[in-house]
Amino acid sequence: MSTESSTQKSPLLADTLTDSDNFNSNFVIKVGKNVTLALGADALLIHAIVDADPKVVKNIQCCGLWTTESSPSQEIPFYNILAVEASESTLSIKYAKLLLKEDYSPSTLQYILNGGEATKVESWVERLLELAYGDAQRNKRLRVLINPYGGKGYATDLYAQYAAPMFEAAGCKIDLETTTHSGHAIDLGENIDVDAYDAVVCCSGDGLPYEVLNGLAKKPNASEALTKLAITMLPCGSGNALAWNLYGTNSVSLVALAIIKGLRTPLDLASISQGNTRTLSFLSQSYGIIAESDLGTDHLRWMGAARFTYGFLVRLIAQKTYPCDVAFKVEMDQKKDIKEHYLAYKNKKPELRPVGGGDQVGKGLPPLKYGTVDDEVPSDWEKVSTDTIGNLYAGNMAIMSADVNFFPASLPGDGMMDLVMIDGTIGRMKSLSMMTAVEKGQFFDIPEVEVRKVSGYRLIPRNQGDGYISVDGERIPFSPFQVEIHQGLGTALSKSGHLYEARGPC
Ligand SMILES: Nc1ncnc2c1ncn2[C@@H]1O[C@H](COP(=O)(O)OP(=O)(O)OP(=O)(O)O)[C@@H](O)[C@H]1O
Repeated sequence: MSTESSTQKSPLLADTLTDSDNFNSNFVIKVGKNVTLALGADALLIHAIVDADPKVVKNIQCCGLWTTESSPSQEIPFYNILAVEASESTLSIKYAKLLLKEDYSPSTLQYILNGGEATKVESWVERLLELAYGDAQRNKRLRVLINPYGGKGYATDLYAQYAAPMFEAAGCKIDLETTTHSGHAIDLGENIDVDAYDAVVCCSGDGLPYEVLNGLAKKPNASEALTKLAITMLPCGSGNALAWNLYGTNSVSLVALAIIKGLRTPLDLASISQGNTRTLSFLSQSYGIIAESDLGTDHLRWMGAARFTYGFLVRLIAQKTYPCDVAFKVEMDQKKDIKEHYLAYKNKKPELRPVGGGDQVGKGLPPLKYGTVDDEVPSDWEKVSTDTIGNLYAGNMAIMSADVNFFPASLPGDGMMDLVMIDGTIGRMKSLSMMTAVEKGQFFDIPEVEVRKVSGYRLIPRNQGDGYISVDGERIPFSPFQVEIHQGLGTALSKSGHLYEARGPC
């Protein structure tokens, strides 16, 4: 029996069938003369004797590709099933078929239905769809935004080749627009009809989702918009952190499949108050060596990804430090407690965001419970004044770019940011070894890595004329700012419904 390479089990229904169900006659139908289709534990089981009746299994052209079902028997993981339809005389099954390493493309199987099975077919089709989609919304309405200049400039082609055929096969409704200028997605977010779509799909890096979120935040009914519309991305930029965290891959077709099967997941968002502005952040804020290595090396773009490493090493060798005053509303500061919190959250059943949002209709952004950066620091915040910080990095997601799981304990909806502080005087060798520890998943436990879970913090740079502060990879002015988390204000489409696709801290 040939086996389609499995991407993932349908998450919430994988355990609803047992092996003994495999041959439960309720889940088996006969099609053509000699094909049986059974619903197994986590896959559609197809058993066919092709030679006996060459017309039973047909080759169908789908989205320009001819599928060839040369093998008489195969298994298709439920996760890969995109659509199933039965007419009076035919049954059609569309699924994501593995082409190359991580590239999938839709393919169709079509069978002739036997009159004798007619009564069974309708409920069999619905059962297969339930197993294929679990709690994921079917036929999502997607507002697709393409940044034609994202990453290396291939977003338009990547979408057309790897994502559009999958969305079409899965019966998603698509409304596509290409951005024409920087800031365009802010306007598109601000003016979107929140009842017309289920998700905004950015074919871009992390810059476009940041703009869309901040456009939605400008709406008078911002909370309603952010709970109704999920924000997600097809990885077409350089960093693509959102895709790594939600789907654990940089493959456009696999992400398209994960969006089709995506579970509506409450996502914490942070308000950044600076001067008299308030912006939303979904990913991270950084001050010190990380912000400088990223934003301060723009003139070295010709180096490609190496510019970050180069910028990092130059500053590391100089042992640069970044004086500042920091204050935090600490929720947890012991690594043991953070690990326990992570495990307890992981083991809980996900609470998915309902389609259509919930009870936020008409509501604007939540008020700032800790005030703005111009208010007094709340009396119960912990204060630290330091001249020697090398890196202050706050994460709302775990993975910052491929292989950089910097915040392993980060959770989408726990109402806390993970804040990491590392002293800049710990020594060059120690700093370098930390870089490799991130890749090996050993970073969290390094004693010199201070980790706190906070629900708010303030940072005031000191004794420097100018410098870099990064919010979601974008530069903001070099002046004091305050961050406050809003639990579950946003919505994402994730694979698990409550976790990032990152190795946890334990
Ligand atoms: N048509 C356009 N012309 C110029 N800039 C655009 C256009 N559309 C979007 N942008 C801008 O491109 C910026 C970067 O977008 P994006 O994150 O998609 O790509 P990227 O190349 O991966 O960037 P990054 O280096 O931030 O990862 C966004 O901030 C957005 O304002």
